[in-house]
Amino acid sequence: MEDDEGGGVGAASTVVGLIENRAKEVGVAAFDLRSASLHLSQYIETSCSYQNTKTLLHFYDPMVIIVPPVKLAPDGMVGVSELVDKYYTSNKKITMSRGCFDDTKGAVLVNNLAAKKPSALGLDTYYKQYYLCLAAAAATIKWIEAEKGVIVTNHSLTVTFNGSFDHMNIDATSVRNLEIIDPLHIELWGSSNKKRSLFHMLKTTKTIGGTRLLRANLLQPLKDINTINARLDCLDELMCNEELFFGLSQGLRKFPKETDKVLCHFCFKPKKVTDVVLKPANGRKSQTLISSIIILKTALDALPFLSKVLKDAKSFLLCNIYRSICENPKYEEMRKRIAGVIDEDVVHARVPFLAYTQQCFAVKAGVDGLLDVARRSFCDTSEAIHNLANKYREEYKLPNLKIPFNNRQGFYFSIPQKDVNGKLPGKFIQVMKHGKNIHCSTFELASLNVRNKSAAAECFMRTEICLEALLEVIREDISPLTLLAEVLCLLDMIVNSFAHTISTKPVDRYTRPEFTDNGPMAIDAGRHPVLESLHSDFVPNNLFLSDASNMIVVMGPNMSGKSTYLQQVCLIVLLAQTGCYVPARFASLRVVDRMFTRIGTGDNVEYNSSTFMTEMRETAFLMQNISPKSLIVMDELGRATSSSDGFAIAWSCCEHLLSLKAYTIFATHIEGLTELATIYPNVKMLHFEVDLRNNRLDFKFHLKDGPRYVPHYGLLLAGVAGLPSSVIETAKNITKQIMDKEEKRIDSNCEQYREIQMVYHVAQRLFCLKYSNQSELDIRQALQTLKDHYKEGRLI
Ligand SMILES: Nc1ncnc2c1ncn2[C@@H]1O[C@H](COP(=O)(O)OP(=O)(O)OP(=O)(O)O)[C@@H](O)[C@H]1O
Repeated sequence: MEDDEGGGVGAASTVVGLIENRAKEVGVAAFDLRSASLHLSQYIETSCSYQNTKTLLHFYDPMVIIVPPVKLAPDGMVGVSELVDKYYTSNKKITMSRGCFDDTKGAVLVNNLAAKKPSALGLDTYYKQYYLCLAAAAATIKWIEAEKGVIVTNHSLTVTFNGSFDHMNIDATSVRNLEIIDPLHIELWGSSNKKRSLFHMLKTTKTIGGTRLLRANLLQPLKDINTINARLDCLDELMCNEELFFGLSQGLRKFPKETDKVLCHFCFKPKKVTDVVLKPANGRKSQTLISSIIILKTALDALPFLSKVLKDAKSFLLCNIYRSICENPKYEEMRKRIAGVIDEDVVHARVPFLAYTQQCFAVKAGVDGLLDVARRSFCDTSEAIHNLANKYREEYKLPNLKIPFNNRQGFYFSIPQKDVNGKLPGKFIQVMKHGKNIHCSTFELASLNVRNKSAAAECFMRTEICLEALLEVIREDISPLTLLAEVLCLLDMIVNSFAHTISTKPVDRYTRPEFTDNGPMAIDAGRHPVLESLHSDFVPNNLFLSDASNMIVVMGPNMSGKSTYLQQVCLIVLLAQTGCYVPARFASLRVVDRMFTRIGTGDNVEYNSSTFMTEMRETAFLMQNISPKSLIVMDELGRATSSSDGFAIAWSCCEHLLSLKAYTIFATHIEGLTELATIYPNVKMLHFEVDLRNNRLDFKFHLKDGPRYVPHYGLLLAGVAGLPSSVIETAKNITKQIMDKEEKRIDSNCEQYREIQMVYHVAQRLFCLKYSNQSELDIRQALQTLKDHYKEGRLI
């Protein structure tokens, strides 16, 4: 397809559709007219300055950007549109109605127009996960067809899905299986089980923005080693400098909880307020604005303390924050400007009436005569209300009558039920029981409330007019505010979540992970971050994967700890790539760019598919999308069909995965798979140790080398279940005969593959030595030993 406006080579030829949801997840569809290709991305925007989106837009250099209208959207859904306004000329921005961003239509279009089914989207199983980029695709294609007067031919487009450029990709099923955000089976355990997700364990952040950033980081951990190490260096410093750690926690507490939201609020310019009498809705808006300014003032007031704490920080991240925030004169200028208008004593309050009063008295006295009059009237009515309460206390002998306030009702009376004895005087109206108290009002109070409210509304309106000039100046350059918001969220996550979590564990329980680009994945004494706090005697286990040994097959009977181990490895990798310490004695990891899990959770009712079909769909999805740096975790693949088919599928999947560079952990019951290790030297067999004691299985949860040997545990369980002993005896004889035959076959296989196994073992050791940080002398020594052992045939 030709771009008739585009001109020569190098001219922009991409049309980009952009949409976001309330959770700051962004969907991008970039349609390149010159190459007839559609590139889809969907990711969570982790920074309020929309850094990821900026990078993508910069990459695509679009000729047109299509966004939905912002008029009806809540604040959380207007960021991308504002971004486009800010960085692109208005003729590049096209606004299309929200109805055009139709994800169902997008899915159908992508399916029909794609030359090859875009496997990365897994449109059958994962369609809902990618609804935003599909919605953006629908709008983009619609615009191109209408504007260019063309129809995109069926099966002609190259469609790709890129996810986010800078983050690890985890699909929605894996997020659920790994219990990253919510634990599985909440409905069975009730809400008290909430603690069992990684997110809930780490959710000790103090601000809404910090919590959001934490969630986003767990859903899409980092991929860039330098950024990860910068966070880890910062954690190192916090862990060995208590003063800095406590200083920062204290400093962060001085910032109001909503700071990040409010700072970003200034990016959105509301319609100009005029002197005209404001409608109630506008009153609320000006109230929000005033409270935003108070929060901004409180945040700027808190900066000097933060500067004091950060002054001597050493790590790159903290030094950078100090330089860009604490040494930036713009914040002090803004603080002074605000101090010229806002009363020195005004602070951010959360209690409704206190907040209300603070907002009315925010502007200094004498700045605006009409405002001072409105305030007097507000004080008079507030005082009259309290006098009225006093009068009722005496008149009706209600000494415990209270006069609380909330934003919806204004003032109301609260009287303990025991004082009333069922006969509240007729004067009291709108009587409602509320726990042990009765809430009510009177006509006198209602009328005073109206006057009080209108005096307050007048105050808000006048205050907003007074603040207009100030707001204009603040809005001139909001970049320091977005930067401050980002920094506060990041500090909240690192200090209040990561450092806090690590410091609440015994010393050295969490350690700093090391990262390599292509090295092995080695975990020494790793533990499950969530389960270890529920089991006081949680058993740690190791992991070793490298180019020469890229698959582990884990065996063990039911309940021996296989699924826990798989989950634990994934969660450790995930934690490490968010820049946090990990629950292990030592961890050296290769950066993972995609994480896939296939952990059987039963039927997928939503898609009306059987356990087997769900299993196969998920497996197909991961097989089509594996990259050399993926981590694949499969639990009991092939158990949902006949044993021969199950075995065949599991075996062939393993063979396929073995030929790739990705790392795979495979948990299985299928005994036949042990032979994989005989044929393929890059497979390592491990098993969970289980003892047989008094005909009972005693689980040790220890991962040991080699295949599993729990003789006849199935028969044992059958016996416990009450099968007649004669039946069990016959079954034992049958298994013995089968096993004897198998053993002989496996032994002869072993002999046959012995030589190649030896060579692989040498390769494995060489890989480890390549990435080890030992001295040259030690490495020479190790190489010599390796050579000797190889010659003597002692390597296996
Ligand atoms: N390392 C460990 N230390 C202590 N307890 C553990 C450990 N691993 C697992 N457990 C406990 O054992 C229980 C069973 O573990 P898990 O579900 O991982 O076994 P499994 O082998 O996957 O079983 P199945 O094959 O039936 O799925 C877990 O609920 C956990 O309480």
